Amino acid sequence: MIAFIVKVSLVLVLLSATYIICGIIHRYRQRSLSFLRGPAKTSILLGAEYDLLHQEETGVLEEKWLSEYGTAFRASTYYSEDMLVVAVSPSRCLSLASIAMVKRKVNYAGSKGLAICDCNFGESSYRFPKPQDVRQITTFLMGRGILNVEGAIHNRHRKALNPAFSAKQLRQFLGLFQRSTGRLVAKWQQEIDNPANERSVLNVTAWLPKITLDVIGESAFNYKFGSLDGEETELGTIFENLFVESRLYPRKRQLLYRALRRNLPASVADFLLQFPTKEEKRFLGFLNASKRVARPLFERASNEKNTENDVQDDDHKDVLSVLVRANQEEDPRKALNEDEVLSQMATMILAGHETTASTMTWILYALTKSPKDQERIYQEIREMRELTGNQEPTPQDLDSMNFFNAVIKEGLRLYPIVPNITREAQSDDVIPLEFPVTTVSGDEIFQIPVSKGQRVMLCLGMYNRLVQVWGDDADQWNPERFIKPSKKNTTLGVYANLMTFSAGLRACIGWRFAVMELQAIMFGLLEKFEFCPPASGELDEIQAVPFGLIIPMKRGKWKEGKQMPLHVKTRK
Ligand code: HEM
Repeated sequence: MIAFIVKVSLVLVLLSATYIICGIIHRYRQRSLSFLRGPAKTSILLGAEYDLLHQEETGVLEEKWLSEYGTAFRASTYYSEDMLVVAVSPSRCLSLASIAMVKRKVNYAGSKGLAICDCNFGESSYRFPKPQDVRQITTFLMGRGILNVEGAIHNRHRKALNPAFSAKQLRQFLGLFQRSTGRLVAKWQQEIDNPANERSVLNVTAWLPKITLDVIGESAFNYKFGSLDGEETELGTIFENLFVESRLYPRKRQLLYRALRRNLPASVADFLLQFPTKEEKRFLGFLNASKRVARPLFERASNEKNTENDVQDDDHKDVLSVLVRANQEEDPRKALNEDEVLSQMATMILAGHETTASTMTWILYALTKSPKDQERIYQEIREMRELTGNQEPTPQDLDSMNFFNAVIKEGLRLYPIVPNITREAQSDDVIPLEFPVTTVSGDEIFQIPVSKGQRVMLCLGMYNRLVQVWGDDADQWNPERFIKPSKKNTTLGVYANLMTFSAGLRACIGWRFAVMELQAIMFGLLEKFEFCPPASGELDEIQAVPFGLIIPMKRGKWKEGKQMPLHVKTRK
């Protein structure tokens, strides 16, 4: 027993010493950000990153800091380190992506001298990868799939998967989206007609992930979750509340342990993965279950492919088919190994289901609060129905509905489900800013030099609400802004000048899928139902809770889980 205690103590002392030495080296190498303004440290151990996770409502602190310090500022992270927070607004940087490596000398008070500049932050190269601790936690959850790999490996994954997300391929899924919406409409009608539900109030945020889970399972992997029909699958069960239980207001010691792994050499940090947190164990459980489900699907599809020589590759470009093809590829620059293939299933389920469902929840919330806009969409839907008769609308029909699409864009703008993403500089670099910020000494600067390893938080949500880009009513719901042409100062992202799907090489691969899914499901729901606030006033209690994703919950009642109670009436 004594020997064991001695061994454990020795390991702890060694780890602490390694951490302190690595921390000192890391900080010595870091260019100071002290020339930037930013919120004062609230704690030596926790800092602003912890405050962001523990604020009552997502975005409140970010907006406060944005108004005080501008579009880029310094904020503390765990163990008193500094991170750079940027509202991603460098359209100059993105449009200059082709002029890579603009070298310039930049000197700021407090900085350590020479800065090598490049203007392609996240756009045309892998210069700002995900930090070690971020990759570690998401690897527990999704394995070695596209979300967790960097550089050439990411490029290989992205090339293999791209064909499954082309506009042409996605058009083939519209029928599935519409059929699934029909089933959801029937379920909601049953709920409304149920005498036990006198108030006809539905918690729509509990329902919408069911349809998006069914849709991603069937369209990507030909797998039926049966979630709308209440079927219980191992994966569906593990997934339920996977995040609410483990990610909401995480404990200090868990965050500190995770942050400890940030600056350690990869080998030591990897060794510590043998001691996962409770949350990480739960994530691993999900990953293993998803691989168990994916393996037979993948094996069956591989066998079918081997016996189906006469079918053109063009006919099969859903996710499963492109993965099978990549696995059978002989060129190592294109091939995906079995573990990489199986990891994509967990990745697609996680990245492609709750995101769209939550976005839809918030759009329905906004429309409930804005009955005039809901009525205008309904009129647009009726006009479309007059044209299509009994036929379901085509992708072109859906795209042609001006106000309907403006509402979807406005929903994506105000409710960016992934509000922040974190990166670190791979080498000394300079981040250009679209809008200048004022330094501590009162100078106006257009770019920020960072040194290798600098942690940077990109606030996608903050960009979506910049007054400089969206006008004085940037924080208000106003779909009209997407109809009246106005001169924007930036051209960013993959859709509607929004950062909601991020930008560049690592932008959301599923954005077209998400937009078409939103169009199809919202069309079906808004045609059949009218959404009103429940008489009890419950809607006023709803908050966007910080959670990695933006999740609706009732103020002070987080134990009740996700909540979006809407009074749903059948349209006559
Ligand atoms: C409204 C819905 C969605 C939103 C707001 C959204 C947002 C995002 C964002 C912000 C990223 C970048 C994350 C980062 O770099 O850390 C991302 C990446 C990704 N998304 Fe989405 N997403 C949505 C729907 C989907 C769907 C439907 C799918 C799949 C069918 C999907 C698959 C992915 C994948 C695989 C990545 C990783 C891409 C890469 O690293 O190359 N997403 N998404």
